[in-house]
Amino acid sequence: MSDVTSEDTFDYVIAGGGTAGCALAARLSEDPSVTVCLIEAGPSDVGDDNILVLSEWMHLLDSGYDWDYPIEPQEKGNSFMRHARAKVLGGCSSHNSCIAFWPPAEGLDEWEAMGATGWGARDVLKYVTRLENNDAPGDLHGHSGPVRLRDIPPNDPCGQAVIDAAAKVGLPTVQFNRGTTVLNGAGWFQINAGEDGLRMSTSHAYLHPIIGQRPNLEVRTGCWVSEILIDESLAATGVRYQRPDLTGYDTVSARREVVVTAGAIDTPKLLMLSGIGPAAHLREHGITVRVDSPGVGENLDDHVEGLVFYEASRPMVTTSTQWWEIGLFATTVEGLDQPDLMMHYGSVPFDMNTLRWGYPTTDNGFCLTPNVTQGRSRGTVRLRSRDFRDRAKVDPRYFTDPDGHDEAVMLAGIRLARRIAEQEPLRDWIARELAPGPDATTDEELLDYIHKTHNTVYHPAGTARMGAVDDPMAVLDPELRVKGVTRLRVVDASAMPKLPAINPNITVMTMAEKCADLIRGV
Ligand SMILES: Cc1cc2nc3c(=O)[nH]c(=O)nc-3n(C[C@H](O)[C@H](O)[C@H](O)COP(=O)(O)OP(=O)(O)OC[C@H]3O[C@@H](n4cnc5c(N)ncnc54)[C@H](O)[C@@H]3O)c2cc1C
Repeated sequence: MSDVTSEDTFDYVIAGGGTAGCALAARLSEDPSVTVCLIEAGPSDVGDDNILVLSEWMHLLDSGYDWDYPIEPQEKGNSFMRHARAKVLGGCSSHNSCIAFWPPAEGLDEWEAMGATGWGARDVLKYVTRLENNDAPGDLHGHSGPVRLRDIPPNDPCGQAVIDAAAKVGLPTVQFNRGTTVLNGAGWFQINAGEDGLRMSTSHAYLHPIIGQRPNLEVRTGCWVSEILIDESLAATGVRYQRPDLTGYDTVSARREVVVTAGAIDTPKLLMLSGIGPAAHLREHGITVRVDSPGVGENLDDHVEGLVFYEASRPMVTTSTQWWEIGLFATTVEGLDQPDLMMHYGSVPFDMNTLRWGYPTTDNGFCLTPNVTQGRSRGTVRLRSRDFRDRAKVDPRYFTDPDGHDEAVMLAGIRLARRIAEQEPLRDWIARELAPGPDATTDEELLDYIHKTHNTVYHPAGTARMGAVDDPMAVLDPELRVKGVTRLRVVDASAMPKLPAINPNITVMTMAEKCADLIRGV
């Protein structure tokens, strides 16, 4: 059975029906003369309220919709931590919390300075207005794109107390996505979700309106891509995938291009399985080297996240848009043009990483979760074996940057959270600090706590980064083409040169929008 194959051909084959993949498939298939096949390993989300109802998103962690990647043992980090990655049409935009940020202009200009020509703010921000239908008024925003963005209504009194307390320690109240990067400030997020509470994933926003309507677009779900097919002239010709019923493999051919959109962990894995990656590592697994590309699987960038967890003295809210409605940004040193510290406020108990160490918990609590927005530690994604079914080895190497920058920012974050908690009106909401707990005060005690219990904001990126053509560690050129192979591109979080200092989902959508124009040559 396993050798039975069928063959079919499209102009474009897109491997990975996630955040970038769905947006790209929708844009490319706008031209009725072009055929597109989008291939996703997970199921469809059409009509599935488990996925679409945003307030339920936390149920999706560690569920059947989650690839749920373990990480390698960490020298200075939490080895129990797991990387949630959605396995469903829409990818992580189908199971994330839909916090919606414009990419900071300064971060895009930094990408350009790192060699990603054409990716500066001047060239990229127009794509955000193209994709959004923002309820914030004015010309700055798009109002007719597929993705609804709106301000979260301020309905959580404890959340309001967080914002008011933050203002007392130098974080003024702000609205996000209003044209300037917030360096120091706190406010209610914008979310990409409709007023009906349904998420505006790229599947829901871009694909649902056209699925079954465009004869030139085929969406295949339940199809796990095992390899990119590359011919002897080093041109990508299609992909091979495992059939949904596991009876064998099919191939699908691309007349024009294959675009890999499998995300920051699976894109480098798929490139390496297809012979594109660090030569010695590929040989170690018996894979024929097609392109020795040392940057594949390097440069793993993430937002590492700590926790200050409180038992509330009053009843917390029982309904919410998505339970993580407020953000706080700060600079911990002078002279930055982007914040180096962010915190989320969660109106829920969050004991996922503390319970195993004996920290107390509650069913009526809230938390402030500082994260390092411009971390300097970098990790790797490597193959466990040549079998596509084996999970990649994900080694984020948290807190290993040589100058201790990431630890310093995290310590500043824990201390800033505590200062905010001491201010009225938030102080009145607190019965006690559950974690790290009042006894942990010195750098040493707090670092020990952080190393054991940190989480991630789930933003891995940079593992097949774009950069200058002559940069040997850049896997992609600035047009997202895989160097050393023709007719092959990547667009997803792996292509980022560096993770922006905000939640990056809208940035990934923006990249897909620009990729569509690069492919169409407009
Ligand atoms: C729990 C969680 C919460 C988050 N919250 C937010 C938030 O509130 N705001 C925000 O801005 N960002 C958030 N993020 C981050 C953001 O969602 C991601 O950065 C972004 O969605 C990544 O998009 P992508 O296209 O790179 O990958 P993905 O969206 O992960 O897409 C990859 C797709 O490829 C598929 N795939 C993988 N391998 C294969 C294969 N071999 N064959 C076929 N298909 C394959 C996957 O199943 C998936 O559908 C969150 C992420 C997570 C996990």
